Amino acid sequence: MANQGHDLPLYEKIWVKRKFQRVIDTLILVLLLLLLSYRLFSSNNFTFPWFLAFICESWFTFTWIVILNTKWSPAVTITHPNRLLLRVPESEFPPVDLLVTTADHVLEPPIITVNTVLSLLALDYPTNKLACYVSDDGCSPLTFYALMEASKFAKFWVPFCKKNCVQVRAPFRYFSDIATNKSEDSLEFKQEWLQMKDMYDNLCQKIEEVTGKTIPFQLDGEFAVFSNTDQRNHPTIIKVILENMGDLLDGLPHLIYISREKRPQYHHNYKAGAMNVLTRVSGLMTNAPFILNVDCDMFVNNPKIVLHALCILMDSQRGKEVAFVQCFQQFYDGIKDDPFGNQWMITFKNIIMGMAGLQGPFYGGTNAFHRRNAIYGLYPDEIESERKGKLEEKILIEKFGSSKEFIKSSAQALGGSAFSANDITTFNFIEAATQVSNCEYEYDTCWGKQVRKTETNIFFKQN
Ligand SMILES: O=c1ccn([C@@H]2O[C@H](COP(=O)(O)OP(=O)(O)O[C@H]3O[C@H](CO)[C@@H](O)[C@H](O)[C@H]3O)[C@@H](O)[C@H]2O)c(=O)[nH]1
Ligand SMILES: [Mn+2]
Repeated sequence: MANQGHDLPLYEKIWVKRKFQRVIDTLILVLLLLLLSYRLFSSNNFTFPWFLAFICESWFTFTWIVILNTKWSPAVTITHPNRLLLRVPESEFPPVDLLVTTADHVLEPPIITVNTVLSLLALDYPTNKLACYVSDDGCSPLTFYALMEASKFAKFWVPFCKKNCVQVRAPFRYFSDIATNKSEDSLEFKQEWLQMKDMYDNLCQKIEEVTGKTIPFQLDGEFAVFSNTDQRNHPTIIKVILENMGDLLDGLPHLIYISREKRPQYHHNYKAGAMNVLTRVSGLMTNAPFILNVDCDMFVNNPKIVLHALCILMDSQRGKEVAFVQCFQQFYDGIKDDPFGNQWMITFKNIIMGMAGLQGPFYGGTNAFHRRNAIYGLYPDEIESERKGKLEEKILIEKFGSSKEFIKSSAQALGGSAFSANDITTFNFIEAATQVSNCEYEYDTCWGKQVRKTETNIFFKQN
């Protein structure tokens, strides 16, 4: 029994049948070619309008050929987390860093970010292997305050979700779904549910209260670092909100707040800049081999998502060729039957599934698990052979910048030993992390050029 499932693949590509659509698509192509030949051979009147029409139709035919190729063999990827659980003991699961970006506490209210973070902290994965890093480009004490309050709520919310196998672990979605409290639920559950709802309402109220005030609270104590700061002009602020002390399995993951340095004379490169800083800071503290990236207005709707992604990334045969695993984005509160196509279903069915049948769809900018060493510029065929050449200190400094601690951690990540956590302590972490978050850190390095450029195969994974 123990060996059951050991020979079965961790993921499979299922080809979607579309014979009928193929016939229709080919028919359209034939009609387009007929139209072009008609234009060319049955007209003696080569005027400017004729030429214009011919150019447009040729271009359309060309794009149709490209689309036809993309759509030809669509596929979906099915993962088997149960097989992974049989094969890899929980203690050997790799660490995963969870990166969240937020930029403006007015446009992206802190309660939204809080929900994203709570859904990540409550993932079904050993908590001592998870670390959540929040980048705040708004440098907002409100966001920091909201996260501090959320961390207190998480101590109750996370065990509640795990105990009751809650599916959607962003509280605002969970509590807005009236079906969650059903008549057949036990009395004990109902009481817990009510208690939890009270606590969540309380959290919302606290955050709303400070958000509504012109001067929300005194900038002293933990908040003193936010005094005299401006969104576009401030030093780096890093705060460890939660620390999983002593590698507690049933504790909470690390939660770290980062507001990278901003100065008017340096361009901050929006989300890309924030992601670069998050990659470096997480590299210093936890250096997980896999990185999940989500925007602050998203939440995880499948608590086992890490296991699903690992099925692909840890597959013994093809896993190493995969630079990232991406989940299709779904949008909540959509209109019935989606008349305006906001759910992107047509793009999904026609283009994205088609690309999944080829090498895989392009990176959509979010909802993806990246291999850290792919972000650091390592190609799969270099993993064994050429890696050594890339580990010379001089090359590493040119590529990753001057931080000694970060060089050490990136060498570990590139050297394949990233499964062991970095030996940096919280004590020296802040100093090193501040250095790699400064706005001139990337100058004359490969950040934004070779580093963070992802290549190789990508796969689509359906929830
Ligand atoms: O200076 C900035 C600007 C944006 N962001 C964050 O980047 C994310 C995406 O920005 P948003 O303005 O929400 O863009 P969208 O068009 O909604 O985002 C989609 O398109 C982007 C690429 O254009 C991707 O990066 C996103 O992941 C994808 O969701 C959000 O979390 C922002 O908080 C920053 O951290 N710093
Ligand atoms: Mn957005």
